[in-house]
Amino acid sequence: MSTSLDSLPIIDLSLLAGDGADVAAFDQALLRATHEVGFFYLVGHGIPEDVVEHLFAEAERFFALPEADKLDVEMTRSPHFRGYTRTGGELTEGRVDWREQIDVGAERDLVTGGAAYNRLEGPNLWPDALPSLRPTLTDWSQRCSIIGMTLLRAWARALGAAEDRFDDAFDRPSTLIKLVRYPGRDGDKRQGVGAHKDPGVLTLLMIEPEKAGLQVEHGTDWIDAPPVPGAFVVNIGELMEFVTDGYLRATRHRVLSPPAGASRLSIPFFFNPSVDRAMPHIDLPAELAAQAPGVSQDPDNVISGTFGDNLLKARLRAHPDVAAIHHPDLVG
Ligand SMILES: O=C(O)CCC(=O)C(=O)O
Ligand SMILES: [Fe+2]
Repeated sequence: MSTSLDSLPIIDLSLLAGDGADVAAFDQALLRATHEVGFFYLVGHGIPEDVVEHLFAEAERFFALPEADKLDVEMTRSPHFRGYTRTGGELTEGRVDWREQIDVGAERDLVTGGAAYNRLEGPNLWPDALPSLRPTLTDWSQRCSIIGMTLLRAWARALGAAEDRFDDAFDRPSTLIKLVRYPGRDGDKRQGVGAHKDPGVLTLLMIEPEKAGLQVEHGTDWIDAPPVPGAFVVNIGELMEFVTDGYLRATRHRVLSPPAGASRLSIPFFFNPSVDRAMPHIDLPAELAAQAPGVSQDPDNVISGTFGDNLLKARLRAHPDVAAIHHPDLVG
């Protein structure tokens, strides 16, 4: 499992349009990559190049807006953790991340009362100065959701479950897109984003062409994961590890800041269940169960099955300013 590896595996989604043998080959490659590494490149996903180019152009336009326009949609105005975070405004492992970003989640009505995680539901903050952002990100979210569901069905098959095993949990998915910009490093500070596991189920990441910086933990090494043209970098989060007793791995990753004066854009899409749902547990076939280490619970980062609980924990920790303004009762 911890044999050395120079780069992430590459998996071709278009195999799923082939015959039974192609589908089986895809499912096995997916299972192996996420058991051994937790990360892979996904090619053959069918999203046209010009759609991706348009998305990055939109991200560039957003970050180039006057600061006042970005601060109009600052996350501190949103109890639902939506909107803009300025560089240095976010923490990972208690240390400052050197990146600016806007978070856009599933557009929902407010829910008053009930479980604390209901506070994650609500409207996004859309910048008046860039009206094209909303249709662009809505389209991207729909495209990524289709790929996400396709991958979840393949995991279910490969893990020996019915292929619709995860469908119900995703009837009202919690999607989240981040547009992220990493400025060049400031002195000897290099934490673009600190080492972390994603708190949810599945992440589909697009990286600006030719921009290195992402690193993925493997055994005692950090593997560089530069962008492969047109490919997503895909990884699973803590909840997928949780429901497979650790057979599938949520892997720590980090981003090193680009050189001084340079910058790097990235666009992660997080695909997760409804806030009130848990991912169903998978009863692994015996030969897979024998290789499942169980879930190691970190006392500083306890994994709970219900998605909203897991996400709220991560959000309160990453955005202490939003927590202090809108959720003082939750952070004491
Ligand atoms: O920017 C990247 O390449 C990765 C970002 C990431 O890991 C995250 O936002 O969870
Ligand atoms: Fe991440």
